[in-house]
Amino acid sequence: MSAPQLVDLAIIGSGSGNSLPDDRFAQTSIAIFEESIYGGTCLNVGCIPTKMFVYAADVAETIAAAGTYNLDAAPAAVRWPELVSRVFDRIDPISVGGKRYREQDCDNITVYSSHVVFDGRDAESDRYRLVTANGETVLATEVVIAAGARPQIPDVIAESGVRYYTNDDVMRLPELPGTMAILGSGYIASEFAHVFAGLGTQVSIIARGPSLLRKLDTELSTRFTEVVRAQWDVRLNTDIAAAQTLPGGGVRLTCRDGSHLDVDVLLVATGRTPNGDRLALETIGVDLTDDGRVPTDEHGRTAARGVWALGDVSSPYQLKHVANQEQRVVQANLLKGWDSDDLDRFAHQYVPAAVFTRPQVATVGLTQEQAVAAGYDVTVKVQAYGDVAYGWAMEDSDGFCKVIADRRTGLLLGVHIMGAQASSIIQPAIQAMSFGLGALDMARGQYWIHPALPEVLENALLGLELD
Ligand SMILES: Cc1cc2nc3c(=O)[nH]c(=O)nc-3n(C[C@H](O)[C@H](O)[C@H](O)COP(=O)(O)OP(=O)(O)OC[C@H]3O[C@@H](n4cnc5c(N)ncnc54)[C@H](O)[C@@H]3O)c2cc1C
Ligand SMILES: NC(=O)c1ccc[n+]([C@@H]2O[C@H](COP(=O)([O-])OP(=O)(O)OC[C@H]3O[C@@H](n4cnc5c(N)ncnc54)[C@H](O)[C@@H]3O)[C@@H](O)[C@H]2O)c1
Repeated sequence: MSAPQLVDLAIIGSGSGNSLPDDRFAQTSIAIFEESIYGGTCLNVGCIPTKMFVYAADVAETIAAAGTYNLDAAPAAVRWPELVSRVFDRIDPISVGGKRYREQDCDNITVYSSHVVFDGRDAESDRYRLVTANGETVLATEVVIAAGARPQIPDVIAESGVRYYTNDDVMRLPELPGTMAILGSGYIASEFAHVFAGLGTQVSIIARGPSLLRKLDTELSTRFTEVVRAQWDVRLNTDIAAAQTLPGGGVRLTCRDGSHLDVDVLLVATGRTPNGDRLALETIGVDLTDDGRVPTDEHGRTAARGVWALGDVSSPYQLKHVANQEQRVVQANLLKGWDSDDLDRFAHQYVPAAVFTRPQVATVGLTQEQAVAAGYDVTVKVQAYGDVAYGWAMEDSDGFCKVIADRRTGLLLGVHIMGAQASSIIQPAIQAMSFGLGALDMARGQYWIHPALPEVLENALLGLELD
């Protein structure tokens, strides 16, 4: 067995973790551990490839809607294998190149392509002991846990033995399935339902609860569910009792009410479990939160001195823009030192999110229910896309922009948008909330390009009843 490698810094996870070492760390000896594809979730199996498929589905659905605009167009014929190749021929080399860069061009960095766990502290050097699945040992003065999260599979599926897919492999299916069941009703389920339905698969989405995207504002969740019912087979309040493999290779799902659903492909999208439970953190005295995260303070410090954490493994937000911000904070704080009285902070106050489905959804701040529960004197305006000029041009009848403000201060509390370009239209509201700009100043203190779609946000702001 080779002697342990001594490093200043160990990084567990090559997603956001890979962005930590920059020129300022050139004199720092670093070990990066990655058990799977180099570059992490967002690049390889998350944000980036999904949006490339989402865009293709958007185009297909736009073509399918051509008749609305008095245009005759044949439905898109989908060349699935070429679509898959186009996406991954672009992404895979980035992963390979990123790893090669760290291995060959960074003299101070060693990449370990293996699972790693903590094994307490080394008594002699007083460093953290990290042991890979291959039996190598690294002794590190400081450690950053950036180990992300993994798909959570309900027991009824995991124990059934059926072939199921997750975001890890569904984008590499050899052919576009004729039918697909999606278990779950959150972000991933809604995005993949759009992707596959838009490209021609008959999609059934199975939700335990009474609506999709239930963690969002209730009005948004309800209206979204109503709209997508027209395009997907949405089964609400449905629990799966059993799953079995069909003779032809598909999957039969049996619901608790006794009904069956037979499909070619089963996609599981029922949440993601933070990977902290696979790091033997008990050996360094770190307990997980009740929801499985590695707890940190607002500077990214865990309970173990010199051990930091960021991103999906520790954050209450499983979002890449949050992981990126936390990565920048931990990066700055590593340079400042654990005991600095000037440490950077995580920014968790106005965290926006978008669901790239159809219709698109974007949200920031409090839901109406949260704002009322928090005791604010709430004023709310819901503005339809169809009431602004560009919405007319689009013949939009579903989209809306909901703004929630504090009647007394005029500050925005939450903004929730469903409709075309929602993820872009919401950005000025994120800016206003982040910089404390009041709703009326925001509406009247700047030009809004006429007749662009953001007029829906402008009009919503002007409709608020403020003191
Ligand atoms: C399908 C999908 C779509 C998404 N779309 C969006 C989106 O549009 N916008 C958005 O903001 N967010 C999106 N997200 C969320 C986003 O991808 C994550 O929030 C982000 O990638 C988390 O980054 P991270 O660095 O914390 O973890 P990751 O990128 O997951 O990196 C963690 C790495 O650690 C490795 N690892 C874990 N444990 C060990 C160990 N013990 N030893 C060695 N290596 C280990 C893992 O293999 C992994 O590569 C999406 C997620 C999914 C699944
Ligand atoms: N556009 C984006 O920003 C984007 C896209 C995809 C994923 N993500 C991130 O990844 C995270 C994980 O995505 P997700 O969709 O897996 O999680 P999610 O938390 O959004 O949704 C999970 C859904 O599965 C349901 N569920 C849980 N257990 C179940 C069970 N046993 N049977 C049936 N349903 C069950 C839940 O009720 C919930 O509706 C998201 O929360 C989000 O933070 C972000």
